[in-house]
Amino acid sequence: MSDLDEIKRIAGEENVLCEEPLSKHTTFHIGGNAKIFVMPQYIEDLVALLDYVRRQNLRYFVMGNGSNLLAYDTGYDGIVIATHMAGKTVKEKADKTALDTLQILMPGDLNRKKILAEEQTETEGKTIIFAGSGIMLSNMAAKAAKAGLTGFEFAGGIPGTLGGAVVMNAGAYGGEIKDSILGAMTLTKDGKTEYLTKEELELGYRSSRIQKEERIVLWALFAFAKGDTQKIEETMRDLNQRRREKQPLQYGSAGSTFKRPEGYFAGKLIEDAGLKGYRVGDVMVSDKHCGFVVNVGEGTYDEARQVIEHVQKTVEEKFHVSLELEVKMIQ
Ligand SMILES: NC(=O)C1=CN([C@@H]2O[C@H](COP(=O)(O)OP(=O)(O)OC[C@H]3O[C@@H](n4cnc5c(N)ncnc54)[C@H](OP(=O)(O)O)[C@@H]3O)[C@@H](O)[C@H]2O)C=CC1
Ligand SMILES: C=C(O[C@H]1[C@H](O)[C@@H](CO)O[C@H](OP(=O)(O)OP(=O)(O)OC[C@H]2O[C@@H](n3ccc(=O)[nH]c3=O)[C@H](O)[C@@H]2O)[C@@H]1NC(C)=O)C(=O)O
Repeated sequence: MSDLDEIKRIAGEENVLCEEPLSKHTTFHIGGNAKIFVMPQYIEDLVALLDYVRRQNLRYFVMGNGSNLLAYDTGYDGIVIATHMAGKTVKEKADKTALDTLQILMPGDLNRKKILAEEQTETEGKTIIFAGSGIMLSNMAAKAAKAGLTGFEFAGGIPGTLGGAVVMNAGAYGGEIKDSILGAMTLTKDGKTEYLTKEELELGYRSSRIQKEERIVLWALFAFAKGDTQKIEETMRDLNQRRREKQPLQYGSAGSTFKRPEGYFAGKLIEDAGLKGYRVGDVMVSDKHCGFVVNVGEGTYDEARQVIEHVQKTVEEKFHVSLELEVKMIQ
């Protein structure tokens, strides 16, 4: 049996695409074809796929919704495994858990005891959410709001998956994953599943132990306090409005291109360096928010790289501050 056949057997033939353009799966809308592009629907299938590609020594890359990624124009000569569900509705199966699963476990819920070994001060009286790594943050935030749970409002407008968000401790508008996560089930590089508590995850500004140890997030647990659905939804609407006003959401991008350098804001430094609107081909520094490098048409990896390098060099020369990339490369 060929690798492709085996991958189809594990993930389901309908979830495997060949020569799939990565520009269709990244919010930057840049990137050539992935030789094989797989969208597993269940946590168990993701684990089985990773086990197979690792045992066979195949080149692979795991991604979420592609909201923080820049792919080469030449694409990816290997297997891209995407945990986002691309709007598909996953059939319930008795022996499998959908990658976009979400369970709300109120205090007193019998299923809660199966998941939490014991209540801790941070869980007592709170509602627990069990969520698969493939769920979109917007979906999880909407469900938490509907259940009257507060603490996830900040994530409603972030276009990523939960897995991607845990890996980089996603944050916006004063909130971050670290505030409400209890822990995450991870798959280690040698294929073992291991639950890491919040402390063990070592969540920092846009960083975690997951990245350093190249683990994969399978699911995560969160604890939220009760709030008022109306107020929560109002806060989410307000944050989305602020996002629309300040960020260039009409164009393809990977969100903030650079991390916040200590003591500075990347967008302000770039603007002060006179780089607002700096353009190579169809890629430019947004004139709405200079922290975003945007694709205004048929932008390419090469153009994006030239813009990024020019920005880094100019800001370094003018202000002696080095801008570290927040965006990751598919490589
Ligand atoms: N605050 C904001 O407004 C915005 C924030 N973002 C951030 O970017 C994040 C990107 O999420 P998403 O689009 O889903 O991710 P991406 O598809 O962009 O993947 C980014 C990287 O995350 C890692 N990753 C993704 N899923 C998993 C997983 N289940 N387990 C382990 N590693 C994983 C991979 O890193 P590796 O190469 O190490 O395997 C991958 O290269 C968002 O959640 C958010 O944090 C993005 C846009 C706006
Ligand atoms: C978009 C992302 O996250 C965003 C998140 O949405 C927003 C909102 O909370 O705060 C961060 O942006 P940011 O650091 O650019 O924050 P902003 O509040 O937009 O701007 C900071 C400051 O810079 C100034 N600013 C911004 C852009 C610009 O062109 N010029 C300028 O002077 C703003 O006026 C503000 O005083 C996150 N980025 C990082 C790298 O921390 C992402 O991670 O991809």
